[in-house]
Amino acid sequence: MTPMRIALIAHDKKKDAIVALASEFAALLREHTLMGTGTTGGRLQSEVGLNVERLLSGPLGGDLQIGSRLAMGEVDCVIFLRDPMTAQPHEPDISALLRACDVHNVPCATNVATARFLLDDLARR
Ligand SMILES: O=C(CO)COP(=O)(O)O
Repeated sequence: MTPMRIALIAHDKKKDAIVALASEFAALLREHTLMGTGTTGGRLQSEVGLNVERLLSGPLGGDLQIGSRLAMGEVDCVIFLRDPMTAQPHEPDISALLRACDVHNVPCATNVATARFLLDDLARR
């Protein structure tokens, strides 16, 4: 199977959830090319042992970097565990990334339930 380029992102209150999810699917994720926003990527590296290319932290432009790559056809799938209960200073960047996913028809899971569907599907390929 050709490795997929997967972006992994989580807001602060969802970071434990993305670490737990990535731990559960670690064997699968290791077969793919991973990138993430700064803090999320750091936790996935240190706590799950995944090889993740770390971009800037979200509030400093990390979402935009991923959106830019995605627009260039360099991202195949996004797992972005958003915190719907906390206002984010970089909300426009978040909206831009989600819009880019829709513009380019790239699968984007914004909660754990959808992420599981996506990763389960990937595991069957
Ligand atoms: O803010 C984020 C996504 O909008 C995530 O950024 P960090 O992974 O650097 O916390």
